[in-house]
Amino acid sequence: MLRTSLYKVGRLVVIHFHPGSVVRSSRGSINAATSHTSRVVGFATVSAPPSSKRKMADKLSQQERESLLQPLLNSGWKVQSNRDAIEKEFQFKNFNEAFGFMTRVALLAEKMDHHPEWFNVYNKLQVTLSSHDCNGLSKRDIKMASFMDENFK
Ligand SMILES: C[C@H](O)[C@H](O)[C@H]1CNC2=NC(N)=NC(=O)C2=N1
Repeated sequence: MLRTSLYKVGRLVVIHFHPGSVVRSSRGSINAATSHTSRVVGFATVSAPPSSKRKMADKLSQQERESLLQPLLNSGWKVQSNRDAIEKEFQFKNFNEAFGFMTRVALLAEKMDHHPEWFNVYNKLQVTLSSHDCNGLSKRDIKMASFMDENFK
């Protein structure tokens, strides 16, 4: 007998086993749940708002460059010489740490419908941020760069 229910808690997808449920694991073993148990089995997809609702990004003004961009330049981001874009290289302990970081950034990128240009080899990640919409830096790049800095450890 299999009595399970699937529900969401925020973005977590949870499977709930009712007592007596027969659970077959990926390794082939079979267990009967003796009490109500729950397991997180996945994450709900984060999707971007419909593109019809998307506003064009505005290029940062001179004043915004001084107040919003300068702190990022002080923390290792560099403006590219040939393009209104910023870049930074992150180094991690190993590939797993790098890819975990990229996964967290990817979830934000999908939510914002704003995607980094990046290149990863093993534990190194080179990131370039710019807004294609306005062909330059916008507040979206500031938000993404700040998120990356806050999540980098
Ligand atoms: C159609 C879609 O909304 C656009 O192409 C989005 C996707 N991701 C994006 N990412 C970046 N960095 N800039 C954009 O202008 C952009 N636009």
